[in-house]
Amino acid sequence: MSSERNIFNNLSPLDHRYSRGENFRLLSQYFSEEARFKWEARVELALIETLVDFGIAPKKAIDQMKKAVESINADEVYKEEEKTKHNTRALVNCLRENVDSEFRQYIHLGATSFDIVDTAAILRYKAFNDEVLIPALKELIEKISEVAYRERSTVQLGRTHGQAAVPVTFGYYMAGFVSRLGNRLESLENYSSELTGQFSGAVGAYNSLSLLVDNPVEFETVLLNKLDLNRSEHSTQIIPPEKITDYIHGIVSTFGVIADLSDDFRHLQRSEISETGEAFSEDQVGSSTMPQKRNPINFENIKSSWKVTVPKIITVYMDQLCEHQRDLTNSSSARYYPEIISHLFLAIKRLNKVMARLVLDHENLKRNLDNHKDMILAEPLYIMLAREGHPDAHEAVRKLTLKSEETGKKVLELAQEDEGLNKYFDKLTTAEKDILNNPANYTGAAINETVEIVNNWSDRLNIERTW
Ligand SMILES: O=C(O)C[C@H](Nc1ncnc2c1ncn2[C@@H]1O[C@H](COP(=O)(O)O)[C@@H](O)[C@H]1O)C(=O)O
Repeated sequence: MSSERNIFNNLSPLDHRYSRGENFRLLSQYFSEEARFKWEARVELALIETLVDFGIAPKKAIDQMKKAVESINADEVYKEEEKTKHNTRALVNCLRENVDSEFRQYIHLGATSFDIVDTAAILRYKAFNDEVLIPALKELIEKISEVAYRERSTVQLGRTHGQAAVPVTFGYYMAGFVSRLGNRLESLENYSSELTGQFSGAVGAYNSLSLLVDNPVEFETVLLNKLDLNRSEHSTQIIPPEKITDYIHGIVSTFGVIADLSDDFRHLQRSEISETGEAFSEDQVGSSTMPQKRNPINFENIKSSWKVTVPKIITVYMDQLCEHQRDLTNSSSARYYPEIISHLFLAIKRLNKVMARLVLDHENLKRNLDNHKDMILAEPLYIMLAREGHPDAHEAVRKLTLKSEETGKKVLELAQEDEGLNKYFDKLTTAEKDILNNPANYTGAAINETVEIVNNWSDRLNIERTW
């Protein structure tokens, strides 16, 4: 992403449309070209510090290098790359320019470009994950948990195959997303904690370091410790790509849950269903031609950006192939990984806002359930009859539903008139009769399980309960 100065000249909508203001500022700290060089320079600094630890460089080199790292800027590195045609060497040359001549020899000593580039990329992904993405996801889980708890007893028509099924509660429905996102959040934490760095030279066999120190693996360990990273058990010129592939899978599968929720809410905002909706502001316009329209624009945007993001994981899988000890065909493609992460982050932030102002239409929820009330008692009726000994209750009730469709009489009325069923009816409890008279009572364990699930995840994720 480029700087905010000429934002409307940028080519990607990620810059000029979707990550304005605070979000742009946050993403830029980790994923702008300027940030990329800063993080790479930070790894170069860790190298100098380690060379000092091992008695190779003088201590003064550290302060010199710190100043050089501070002064790095992308323009300068790009200008230098015009000469070198090699971006890491361009960065090294810029750092060298900014230290006194007697310290220049230590910069990048023993390193290959991707000891710096790959390790810095892992650092950025981990830092963004821990400092920005996980807190935003936690906030979303908190917001959905609030809705789940508040609406734990709000009965909603459950739908399978787009058809009326049996009731659920809106809270329990939401608790499903709490559980799925909680699970993804823990996976992202795990995948991120598994990411490793490297400092092992041009073919990964520590050839260059072995000319500088007795134990190159110890050197690598000390260097990476300074960056809070573990070493990779084996590397070529690049870090083995599987762990970043797992992490990006974590990103894309988290996005899948968010897209699934958004798509469902888009349907729930359909004119015919109209059970939930995005809050509409006073001056907001739904359609440029139909003044009455209230469109689910945020849910649609999230689904759309999910569609842009999912195919990008194919590139990540393709980057697993790297010829012998390395080729450069993963270099350009890996520059797009931050877009995958950024899209998820922006979708989470957008959904956070929508969830905080989600509108539920309780009347429509009831109306939609009532419209199907008569037929949805078929399942509880057949199970009660079978439990009490009816030999073929499913078929008996199926026939009643057909008769109901033909005659317009209610299924329950037909069942009560059926002499063959009387003896089973007598055995039902009051609560069961209540279910047959009003299937809104047929919500199983939904209410208790909603509370269990939201409490479980607020404990597990250390979310302060506001409900
Ligand atoms: O430590 C080394 O550099 C070892 C060297 N391999 C390289 N490792 C890392 N970067 C290299 C390498 N080769 C080129 N370049 C430079 O990478 C830049 C690629 O630009 P882009 O395709 O836009 O991602 C672009 O600036 C390229 O010049 C080797 O020969 O094995």
